[in-house]
Amino acid sequence: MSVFTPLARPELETFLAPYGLGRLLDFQGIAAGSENTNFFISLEQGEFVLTLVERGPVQEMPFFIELLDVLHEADLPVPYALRTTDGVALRELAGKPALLQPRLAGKHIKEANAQHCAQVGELLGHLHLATQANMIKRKTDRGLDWMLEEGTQLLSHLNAEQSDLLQRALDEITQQKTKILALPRANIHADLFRDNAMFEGTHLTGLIDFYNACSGPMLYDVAIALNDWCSDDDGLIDGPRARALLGAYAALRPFTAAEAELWPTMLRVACVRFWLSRLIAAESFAGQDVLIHDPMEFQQRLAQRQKVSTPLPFAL
Ligand SMILES: Nc1ncnc2c1ncn2[C@@H]1O[C@H](COP(=O)(O)OP(=O)(O)OP(=O)(O)O)[C@@H](O)[C@H]1O
Ligand SMILES: N[C@@H](CCO)C(=O)O
Repeated sequence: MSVFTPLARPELETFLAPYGLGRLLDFQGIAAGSENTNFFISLEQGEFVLTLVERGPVQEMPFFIELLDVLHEADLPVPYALRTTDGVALRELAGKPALLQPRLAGKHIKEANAQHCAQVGELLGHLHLATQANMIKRKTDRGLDWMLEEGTQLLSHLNAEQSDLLQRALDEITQQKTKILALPRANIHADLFRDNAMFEGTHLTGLIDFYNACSGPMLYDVAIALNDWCSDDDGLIDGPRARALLGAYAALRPFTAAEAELWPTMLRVACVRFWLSRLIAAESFAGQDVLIHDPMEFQQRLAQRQKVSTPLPFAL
């Protein structure tokens, strides 16, 4: 399970006291998740999630706190950092940046249908619209330059078929980088997979895990989401699910012609991002009790995205 930093009850009680939310009733490490340490926390006044941020520099934390405040104030269903009675949101526990957030209702779904995908597209559209005009700047640490650098280093670890596929995608990123960076931007979630959305029945109740959020091309966020929500077991795009997600999104924010042109490229870029991070995680955490997502899934999707038969509905 991915509890990188275990905690003992006394240190947790000391940490939680300044929130004024009553006594600690129970706490439990969360096995799901692969990047941060999370605990479900039951206090007398409700249910919460404590996150110890394991990746990235501490100076990035005010960005996440501010972004979640903006989205919460825009009435989007997201967690946000609770303040202590002295008004402090960013705390430290066991030497890690620590945030206490409300626990959102619902659970993750494994099998997405068109109805789920439409709600994801709609919520992603709202997220972008809520931040487009007043984007809070944060450069991702897993952007195009990271892909080019890490991808080039990993080529020698791959077999011939894999390295051909990756090299081709890296060449495309090099060629299209300027155009990609010129696409319309906003704050983006950048990791909107099924395990970062909560549903109650068929109703989308929340988005979590904003620790990859940044400022960036909105189309990249759409491609990341579509690659997870709308892929079949062979890595092919499922037409009805993809059209549901794209249609609901475009009804709020119509795509531009430049986005339509770069759509097939963007789907491949979004595959490269997660193929690489999964390969790196698989090497770094091999043999440890940490959740590792299968890198092959994105190799397969990238191979399938060489031909894209679901165009972006920019004329909707
Ligand atoms: N605010 C919340 N409300 C309810 N459940 C939550 C909340 N935050 C986290 N969780 C639970 O904890 C799990 C892990 O959280 P999260 O996805 O943030 O971890 P992570 O290590 O950053 O994961 P990932 O592998 O997606 O990067 C989630 O799958 C969810 O079940
Ligand atoms: N959603 C990512 C893990 C967290 O970034 C993946 O499935 O590889």
